[in-house]
Amino acid sequence: MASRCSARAFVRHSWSERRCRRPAGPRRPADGWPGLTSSRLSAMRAASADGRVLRLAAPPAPLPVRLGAPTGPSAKATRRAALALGRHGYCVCQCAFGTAAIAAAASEAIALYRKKRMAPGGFVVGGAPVQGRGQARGGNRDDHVLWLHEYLVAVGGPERGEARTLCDVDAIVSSFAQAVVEALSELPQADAPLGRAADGSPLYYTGRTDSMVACYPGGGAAYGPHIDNADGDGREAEDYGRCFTAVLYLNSRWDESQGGGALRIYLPPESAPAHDARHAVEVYPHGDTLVIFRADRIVHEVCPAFQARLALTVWMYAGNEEQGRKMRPSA
Ligand SMILES: O=C(O)CCC(=O)C(=O)O
Ligand SMILES: [Fe+2]
Repeated sequence: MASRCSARAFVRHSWSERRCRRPAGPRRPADGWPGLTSSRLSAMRAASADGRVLRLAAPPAPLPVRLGAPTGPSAKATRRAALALGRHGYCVCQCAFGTAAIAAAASEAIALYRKKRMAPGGFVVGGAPVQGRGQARGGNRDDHVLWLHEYLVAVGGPERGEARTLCDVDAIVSSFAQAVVEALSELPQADAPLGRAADGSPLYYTGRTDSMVACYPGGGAAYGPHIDNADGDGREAEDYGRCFTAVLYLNSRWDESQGGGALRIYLPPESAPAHDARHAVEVYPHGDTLVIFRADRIVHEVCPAFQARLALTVWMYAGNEEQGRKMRPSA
C-alpha cells in the first residue's frame, strides 16, 4: 500500500487529471429505458418497501484483486472482474488496501463530513438539480457527498484538503475500474452479454467522473431504488454517459445485523426471471470491498444504514468504438 499510495502516484494519476468533473446526474428514475418497465420499477419499489416479499440470491464470493497491494492487480484478476461484470452486470472485488489505509481514508472522510464540507446528495429532475429526501419520487437519498477533485482544486491540493489517503485510494480505484472496462471491451459477447451497449456492441472507455466521497450518517439513512444513468447523462454527442459505477467501501468495522446499509442490487432481467423484481443480491459495505456495476442498467439501492456508512465512488463513461478511439487517439 505504502509504495502504491505514494504522493507521486497521486500526482500522476489523480491531481493532474483536470478533465474529471462531477457528473450531471444521477437523474430521477424514469420509465422507458431498456430493461426497466414501469411495472418492474414499481415492483422493485414495493419489494424495497416490504422486505418480506424480497427474495435474495446469495452474494457471489468476492474476487481477490490485490488493489492497493504493492504488486497491484494482475491482468488475470482484472479480466476475471471484467468477465463477472459482463456476465452479471456487476462484480464484487476484495481489495488489499488494508485496515490501516481504509481507516485513514475513513477518518479523512469523517473529518470532511464533520467540517461540513459535504452537501446533501442531489438529483437532476427535468434538467434542474434537487437535493435530498422526498424531492424525487422513489429516489430519496440521505447521503452527504463531496466531489473530491472539485474540492481539492478549491482548497489547493490534497495536503491542504487533508484528503491525501482518499486521493491515493481514488487514483488506484479509478485506474483499476478503467482497466476493467477496457478488458470488458475485448470480451466476446457470448462471455459478456451484460457488458454491451443496448445494440449489442462493445462499450469503450471514454473517461471518468470526479470521485464522490459519500457519508450516510446513520439513523436509517438510505438511497431508494434508482439507476445512476437513466438517460445518457445528456452526453449524446460524446458517448452513452456513465456506464459503470465503481464504489469502494471505507468502513473498517461494519456490523451487518446492527448497521444494515447493504447495497441491494436488483438483478437485471437477463439474469432474473422476467419482470420478477424480487430477485436481488445484497452486498454489505465492509471496508476494502469494491463493487463495480452497470450505471446505465442496474437498479440498486442503499438499504437503511444505522451506523455512519462511508464510500468512495467514481463513474466511468463509455461509448461506441469510434467514441472510444477519439478518447485515445494513439490507441
Ligand atoms: O454506496 C453505495 O453502495 C451506492 C450509492 C449509490 O447508489 C449512488 O451514490 O448512486
Ligand atoms: Fe446509485
